[in-house]
Amino acid sequence: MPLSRSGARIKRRTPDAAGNGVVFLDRRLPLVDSAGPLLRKAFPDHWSFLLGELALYSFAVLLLTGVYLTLFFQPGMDEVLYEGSYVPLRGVRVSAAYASTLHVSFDVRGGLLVRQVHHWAALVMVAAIGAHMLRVFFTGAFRRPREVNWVIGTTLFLLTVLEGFAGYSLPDDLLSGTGLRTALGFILSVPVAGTYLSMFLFGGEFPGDAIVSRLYAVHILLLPGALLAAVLLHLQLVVRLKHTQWAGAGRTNRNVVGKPMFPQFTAQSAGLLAMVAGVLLLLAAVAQVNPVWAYGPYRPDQVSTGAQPDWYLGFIEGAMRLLPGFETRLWGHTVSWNPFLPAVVFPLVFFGVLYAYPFLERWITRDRSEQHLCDRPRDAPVRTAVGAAALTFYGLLLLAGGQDVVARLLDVSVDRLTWILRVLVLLGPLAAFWLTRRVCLALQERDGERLREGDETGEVRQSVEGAYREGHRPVPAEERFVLLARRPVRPVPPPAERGASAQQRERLKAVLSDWYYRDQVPYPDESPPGTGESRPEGQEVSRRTP
Ligand code: HEM
Ligand code: HEM
Repeated sequence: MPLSRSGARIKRRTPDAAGNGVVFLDRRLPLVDSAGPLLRKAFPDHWSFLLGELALYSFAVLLLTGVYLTLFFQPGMDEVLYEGSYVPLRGVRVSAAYASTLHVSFDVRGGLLVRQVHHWAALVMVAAIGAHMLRVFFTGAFRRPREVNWVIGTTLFLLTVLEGFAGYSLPDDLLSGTGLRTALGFILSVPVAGTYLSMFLFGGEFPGDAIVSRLYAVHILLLPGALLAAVLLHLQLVVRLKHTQWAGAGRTNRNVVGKPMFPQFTAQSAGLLAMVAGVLLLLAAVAQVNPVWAYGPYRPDQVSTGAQPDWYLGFIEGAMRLLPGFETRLWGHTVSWNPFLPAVVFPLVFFGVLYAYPFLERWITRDRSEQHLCDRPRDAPVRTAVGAAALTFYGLLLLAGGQDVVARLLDVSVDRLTWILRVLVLLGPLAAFWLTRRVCLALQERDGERLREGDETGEVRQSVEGAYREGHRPVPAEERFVLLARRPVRPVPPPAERGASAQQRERLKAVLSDWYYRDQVPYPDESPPGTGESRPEGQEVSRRTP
């Protein structure tokens, strides 16, 4: 051991194994420095911000289980004699795709479990996307500068639904074949191009022998690739634009306060991943999904009762069941309005409105400023009411998608239930709009009252004159800040004197903006929230660049 000048022994510090490992890695993979700012990024802490991650982790599970399924699944439609262990179907001629799905389910170790995890993960992923989208919508997190990320999100939604439909069609069982037959009806209903399009997609007359292998390529290559690229872009934008946050003391439009990405947020997020995987495994182990052996192989001349698509396509099915069937002859072509309107036009309009919504709202409100604070839904009553109306419409269509099952459960005739649902689908959204707007205004009224008079203490005092008075205490400062964080109303002013058409457009904008903004109960002392910043313990603060 070396000695110091004074003769004392010097003990050298030997770097520990982990430190050595980091240095070794950093020399060869110099990403640690550039990852530094990312690792310190603040991620606001709120349960509703976990919904996007729920979608992300279901997607990760789908990728993993999907790869396992590709090891055994065969996408061919050529006929084979089924010889596997599922006795009731032994000796039956089925397609190679169907036989391999039975093989995965009954003869591959863990195959049925993985297939069920895959299917459950698909159902959960679409539900998580829906909930995440609603969170973004109701909090106004799509406003500037996140409009493009909303557009990418809507694309993710569309791609996932298509991916789910392609997967559902792969096993070539009676249910998936019926789904394909229904899709054929949609395609054929497209005027002029429908027949050519169907011939092109199915490679000839339905069902042909090409569709499963084509959908297989789409399902395991094209769509997952597109999804993966879009998810990465989506997340990159979340990081670059920084996350929105709920207003609070120290949390303003100019900063973002939250857990640092590493280690706190990473640990929390890894926990969520483990929970998602665990719950999906549990579901797959105890709850049967898509028992294709019970449905039997697809035969074009058969269909079973109670056949349903996966839940996320139920609203299109519902729209078809509610619209009466009628046709028109136009220029020598027959236009079959059902399914053309509910299954082709309606989804196009639905996604068109979704894509356009941030720009539509911006056009109406003329709000060009950057918004990084989440709106409380009550503070944007018209937006919240529009969302509630859309949800009611969607929910009723979904219910209509299973109207035969509901009719059996409630013991009413399918015809009567269809008529009731037709009326509800028209009136329900209007009622939901009206009710939600009233509830938002009532909640604003209550907030205003709290700000003016404070919270009730529950004590009643009698003055010397004999009058009774309720006791009140001021709203706590933190809550006061949250209540006052809403944006001040700025309706578009009426048009200035200009050309007739320009003036008409301006007037329309002014009317719409007044309609959008009118619903704000004034609060006392409504001034923009202060920008005083504090840094709560264990939290990271990132400043937003203007
Ligand atoms: C968002 C992503 C995905 C969704 C929503 C999805 C959805 C589905 C659904 C609903 C099924 C029918 C399952 C069943 O038979 O019950 C399926 C089957 C299948 N998926 Fe996916 N999937 C996705 C990604 C993937 C990926 C990335 C792969 C492969 C790399 C894959 C490979 C397969 C295979 C091979 C089957 C047929 C196996 C079978 O049905 O037994 N999937 N998928
Ligand atoms: C595969 C589907 C999707 C995945 C994996 C995904 C993932 C995420 C994640 C992890 C976040 C950050 C955490 C959070 O706010 O929840 C996020 C934020 C965001 N997502 Fe998605 N998302 C998906 C679909 C969508 C859809 C359908 C939309 C809207 C139509 C959307 C719009 C947004 C927006 C605007 C943000 C930023 C929100 C903010 O800063 O507050 N995403 N997404």
